[in-house]
Amino acid sequence: TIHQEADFAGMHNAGQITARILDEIADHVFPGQTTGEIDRIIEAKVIEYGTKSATIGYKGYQHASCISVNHVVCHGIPGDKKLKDGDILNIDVTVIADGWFGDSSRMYVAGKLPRKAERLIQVTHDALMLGIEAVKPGNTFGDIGHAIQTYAEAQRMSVVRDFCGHGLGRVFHSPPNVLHYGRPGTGPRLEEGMFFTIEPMINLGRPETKVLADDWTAVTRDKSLSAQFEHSIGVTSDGFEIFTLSPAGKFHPTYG
Ligand SMILES: CCc1ccsc1-c1ccc(O)c(O)c1
Ligand SMILES: [Mn+2]
Ligand SMILES: [Mn+2]
Ligand SMILES: [Mn+2]
Repeated sequence: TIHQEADFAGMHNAGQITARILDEIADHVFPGQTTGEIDRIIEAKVIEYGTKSATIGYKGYQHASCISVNHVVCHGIPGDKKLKDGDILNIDVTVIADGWFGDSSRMYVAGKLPRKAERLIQVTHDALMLGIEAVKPGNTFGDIGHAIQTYAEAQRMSVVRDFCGHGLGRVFHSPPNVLHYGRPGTGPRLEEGMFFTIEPMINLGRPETKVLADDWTAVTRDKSLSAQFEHSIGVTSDGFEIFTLSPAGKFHPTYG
């Protein structure tokens, strides 16, 4: 879908509510806290801010967030699992505001951030931002994937291939699939008015994942740590707009 100028305001509003929830949840991440309690707080905020959860009821999923801890790559189900000191976790939230979807995720740490995890989180964040910097009309989706893949692999980390970003707007998921690897100049061309997410998952070890018996939780096959960041983006006449940027600049754990 190619959106119009006025649609950017709708996406910005939805994205900023998601960003605010992700800013505010940081204070609720600590050793001994359960992921189910974090999700309950998120769900209350989604309602408090006059929005709807995109994930509750989506394909049978029943939570307002996905919370993916350590070697969980994505789609971690909130539950009674207590966080322990040094756990890293991705919290992924999508709200619907006036029909527009704001989809974003960030990394958080319970207690003290282990050094190995600090590098993984920094590289994953920077890989997302490099992918975003490739967004402008005339570039292709392969340019986005190539920027992410070359940087992450230069840092001797790996890019998960089994999950990708997606078009969004007044729907949660639409074409194209936004791959986090690729060759420059290949894939569909970027056009002004396109809205999509970029949500790279980067592993300290091998790229391969598998889904657990709960049919949701994706983990690294080699049990290595995995991190992810996600933004919802719009293609503008000369570049991009990030709809889900934190107004407080609190996008990853070292910002406290
Ligand atoms: C829990 C929502 C869900 C269910 C099947 S895929 C999925 C999901 C989770 C996070 C996302 O960023 C996304 O685009 C989709
Ligand atoms: Mn998401
Ligand atoms: Mn997404
Ligand atoms: Mn993880």
